[in-house]
Amino acid sequence: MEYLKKAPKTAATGERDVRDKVQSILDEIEAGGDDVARAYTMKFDGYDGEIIASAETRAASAGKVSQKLKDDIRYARDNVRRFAEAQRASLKDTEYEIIPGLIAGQKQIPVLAAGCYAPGGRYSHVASAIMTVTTAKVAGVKHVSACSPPKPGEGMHPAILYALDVCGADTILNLGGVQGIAAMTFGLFGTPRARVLAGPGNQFVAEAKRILFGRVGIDMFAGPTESMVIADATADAKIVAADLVGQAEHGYNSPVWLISTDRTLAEQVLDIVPRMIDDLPELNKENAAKAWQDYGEVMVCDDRDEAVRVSDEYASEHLQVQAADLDWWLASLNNYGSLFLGEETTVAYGDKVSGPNHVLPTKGAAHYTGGLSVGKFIKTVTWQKSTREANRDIGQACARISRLEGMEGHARTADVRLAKYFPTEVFDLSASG
Ligand SMILES: NC(=O)c1ccc[n+]([C@@H]2O[C@H](COP(=O)([O-])OP(=O)(O)OC[C@H]3O[C@@H](n4cnc5c(N)ncnc54)[C@H](O)[C@@H]3O)[C@@H](O)[C@H]2O)c1
Ligand SMILES: [Zn+2]
Repeated sequence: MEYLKKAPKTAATGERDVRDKVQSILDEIEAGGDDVARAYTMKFDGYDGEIIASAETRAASAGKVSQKLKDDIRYARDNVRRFAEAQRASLKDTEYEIIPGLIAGQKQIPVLAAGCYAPGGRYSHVASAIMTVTTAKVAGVKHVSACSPPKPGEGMHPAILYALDVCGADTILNLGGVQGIAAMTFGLFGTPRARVLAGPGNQFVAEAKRILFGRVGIDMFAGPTESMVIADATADAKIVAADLVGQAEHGYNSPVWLISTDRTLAEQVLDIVPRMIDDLPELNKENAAKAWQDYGEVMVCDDRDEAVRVSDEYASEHLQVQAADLDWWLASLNNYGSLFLGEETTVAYGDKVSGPNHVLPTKGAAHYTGGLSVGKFIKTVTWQKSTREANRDIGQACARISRLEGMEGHARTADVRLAKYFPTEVFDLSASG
């Protein structure tokens, strides 16, 4: 593999500073509660209005969004809901007789409360509001809290508020960043404590979730967006370039990577990308130019097997394949958050409307997890029960293993049962028996 362009920075750049800062904000909010969260909202977002959106504020959001956009939001919600329902249906309760009389099962139980984060700093991530809340509701979460950063004097973007509302959020908080995550986790402003946090966000949001993980479940580590395109000689350089530029606009620290098995195509893309970036509106241009300069990479691989190895090592959040033989790629690729096969689909479709969730693992987390799905809001728990007769074998084995481990109390829980159920029988329950 050869780099035609290599990034001077990696996704881990600057992590330590963020961690210290976020930890101290979390500590302060935990100690000081609502007032400190409010103060941070003023400090970071210049907002001092209502934190929990009232019923009137929620209803009023509909009047501030065009009919066409409201239709689009419901269209996206319905697609996300359909796919989430299919996921829910694939999670089955099971019951199995392990040995005669010993029956065990597996059961899916949704968490009682969840917290969803819809980013809103640089862009107004309406789609994140849809992805998180809809999925939590399909999973069966009773209380879904959701938050998004407010704008000075206004509260959160009306389209985000409208989306959170029509997707079924139970509590909506005008809070962003660490203070939003803290409020949902610590149960501030009267909202129930979230047991799972979901949703993407900037490095402060992602770090807050990581620090709190353990006390609360998290969907995954979803930080600054990453995108990779794998392209062969059949790909259209202009479309490949558009897809890279499209995702680089997320932020100055959003990596976009191209792996090509064709040098000519790679060179064409390398040539087109800067021009396409130049042509974007000002804010988008600034983000994309910085992302491309600092994090963009173009790699040429000898063949598609090498492309798979390199791609699997990066484990990109989004992975597009614009190459022949899509079935081969689907069968061969292992590490990605979400895969987009063929030129006819693209990351932006998945980001906004198509259905599979856009909250996805970044920074290599795709090595061990997929993206947000109903399963992230559901605990797969087990249960078991037994007949008295089955105690004969289980009880003896349990007593002996427990004694071998030195756990006499455990052993005696078996002893008392064996004595009760089989009063006339004699068992050798010593570890050496
Ligand atoms: N992985 C995914 O699935 C996915 C999807 C969509 C968006 N994203 C990512 O979400 C992120 C959105 O970021 P954003 O910043 O626009 O919005 P955001 O809502 O994540 O963050 C805004 C908040 O950041 C906090 N903040 C800003 N500066 C701060 C500072 N110096 N110290 C402490 N806190 C500070 C503020 O409280 C503010 O409310 C992007 O990185 C984007 O790539 C990821
Ligand atoms: Zn995107």
